[in-house]
Amino acid sequence: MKVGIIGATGYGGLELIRFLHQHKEVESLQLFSSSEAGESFSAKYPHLEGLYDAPMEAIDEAAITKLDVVFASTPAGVTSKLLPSLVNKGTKLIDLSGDFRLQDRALYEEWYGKEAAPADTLSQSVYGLTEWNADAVKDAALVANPGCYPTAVLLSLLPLIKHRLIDPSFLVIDAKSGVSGAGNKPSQGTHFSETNENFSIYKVNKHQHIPEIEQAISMFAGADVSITFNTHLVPMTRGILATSYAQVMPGVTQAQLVACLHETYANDPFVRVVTEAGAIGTNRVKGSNFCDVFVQLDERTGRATIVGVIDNLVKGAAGQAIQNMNVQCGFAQTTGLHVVPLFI
Ligand SMILES: NC(=O)C1=CN([C@@H]2O[C@H](COP(=O)(O)OP(=O)(O)OC[C@H]3O[C@@H](n4cnc5c(N)ncnc54)[C@H](OP(=O)(O)O)[C@@H]3O)[C@@H](O)[C@H]2O)C=CC1
Ligand SMILES: CC(=O)N[C@@H](CCC(=O)OP(=O)(O)O)C(=O)O
Repeated sequence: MKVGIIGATGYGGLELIRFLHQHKEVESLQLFSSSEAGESFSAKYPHLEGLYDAPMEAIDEAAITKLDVVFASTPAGVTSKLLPSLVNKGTKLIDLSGDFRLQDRALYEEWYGKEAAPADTLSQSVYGLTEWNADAVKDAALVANPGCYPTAVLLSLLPLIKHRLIDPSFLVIDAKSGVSGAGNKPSQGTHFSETNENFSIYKVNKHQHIPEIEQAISMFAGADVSITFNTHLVPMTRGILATSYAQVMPGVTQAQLVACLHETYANDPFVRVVTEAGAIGTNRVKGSNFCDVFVQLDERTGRATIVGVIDNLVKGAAGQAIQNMNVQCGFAQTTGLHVVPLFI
């Protein structure tokens, strides 16, 4: 299979290369760049010397449509312009940005502050939360890969909302991310001297993933919700830990909550239900496509603490994108994604 990556020089692109390099169905990998076409990829990233020395190519419609699968890992606002003319030309497209996730164009424009993708292309995009939407992903010409935070939040919350074990009307979600979530472009907010030994909240009540999480809860669990969702930057490179708080429905027990998670994900290779609080943390999923989920009922308050943990660059981006490619192409979901977490 011939595969291409647009935005290969970014963090998402680098992670796509790491996994696709050892994917047994991928025979070639073409790397496209908007700013460094003609430059050797390994000249930019010397750790890939001897592996990806060829020059990067300019983003070109004719070259892209010769490929079987193309991943776009570019900032918001790029693929809404780039991909519409490429859809349904025979190349399977997987977009890692937020441009095709929100079906409501007005919501995208409000939360991203950019012009939304054309409605006819948007309506063809399939939201690629693989564990919840594999049937639709299988036939998709364009997959909108979920945001990193929504992946951790939704995989942990959706089963409990869908099975009416928690009250969705008052969801409070507190999420933390490593700095690689902000991509490889340096900025004041990600400067070493300002992130090291610092722990900060950002985009308070204004994060662009709020409407994405609300849309998915409505789509997969049938509940219309208004969530409180906040994000924090942690001085580490990889990982997201999202903690949600919700009132359980009357009479619901800890055993029922845990059983619901186990039953939902019994056949999903990448979601692991953790039952010990001490066993949940970002280093247990680092570098891997796992999402660990955990729930603990506080009998005193009747509220549950629900946790989802991922590596933002893998299950939150490149790994889930490849999982979606595997579904689109009819391969086992785990193909090319069998890696052991780094842990230390
Ligand atoms: N980092 C993360 O944890 C996650 C990121 N995402 C999303 O995935 C996408 C990629 O993220 P990430 O890799 O971190 O971002 P980076 O900033 O690291 O990389 C983005 C790449 O996009 C390319 N690019 C920039 N501007 C343009 C343009 N105008 N036209 C075409 N290409 C452009 C650049 O490559 P070049 O100059 O070579 O073209 C750049 O290297 C983003 O939309 C992000 O929000 C989603 C989930 C998690
Ligand atoms: C730490 C950090 O800055 N993380 C980014 C996550 C980016 C992302 O996944 O955003 P998209 O929806 O545009 O794909 C953020 O909070 O905006």
